[in-house]
Amino acid sequence: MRTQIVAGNWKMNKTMSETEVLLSELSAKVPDTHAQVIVAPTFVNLVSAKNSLESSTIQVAAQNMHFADNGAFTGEISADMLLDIGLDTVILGHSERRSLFGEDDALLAKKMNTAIEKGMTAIFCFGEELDDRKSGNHFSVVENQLKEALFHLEEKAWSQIVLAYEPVWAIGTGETASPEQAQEMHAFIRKTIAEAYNDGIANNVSILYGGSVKPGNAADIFSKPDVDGGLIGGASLKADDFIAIIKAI
Ligand SMILES: O=C(CO)COP(=O)(O)O
Repeated sequence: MRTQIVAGNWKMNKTMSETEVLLSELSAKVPDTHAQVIVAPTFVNLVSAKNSLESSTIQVAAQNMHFADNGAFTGEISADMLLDIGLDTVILGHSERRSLFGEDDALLAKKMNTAIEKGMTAIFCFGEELDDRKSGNHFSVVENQLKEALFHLEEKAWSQIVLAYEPVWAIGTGETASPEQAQEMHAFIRKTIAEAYNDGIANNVSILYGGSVKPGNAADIFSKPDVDGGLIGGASLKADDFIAIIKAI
């Protein structure tokens, strides 16, 4: 049985006091669930988030990190810095990092290497843009992203990888992939991994869907056999919505 995960990517939202409020609401209301619940506040709030969730089942992740151990990389954060504050999970390759900050799969391959070497869990995001889907290239785009960023990794690295398929056209747009579109792509992803590695790895990796997941559509999306949870943006910023999505898994 694969791990089911509901993760909230808070992006560049919430000050420290707003973070405290949301986290205390979430810890008070989080339901008993078989799923792993994760929140990813902004860097400056990771320590306080970690402290305030000490006795909660909710885990904390970072939204990004650099591949180098340390050095002259102004504005960046290293794996050791995250590990040192007790964080071992990081989101890598989010489409906003790719489109707004120029991250490509070659760079992400390096970040993945670091995450794996350091014993961290990486939530690796990828997905096609609207033009790719319109032109019918979405499967090959996704296959290339996986190949270039991940398929150099050893088999054993896959126990530290969570995949998050996030079609760019569905992120923050209110337009979500249909449950059928999500299932079709997740099954394709699993097949691609089985071909590159083996069935065991393909069947054990959790594949989350991200892109306009809301309380109203979460249950349908999560009901699909190859969808193991969600990476939630906007709807993770409101306690009631995020809780409703957790209950839908
Ligand atoms: O980018 C996302 C999660 O990483 C999805 O964002 P939305 O849920 O706001 O569409």
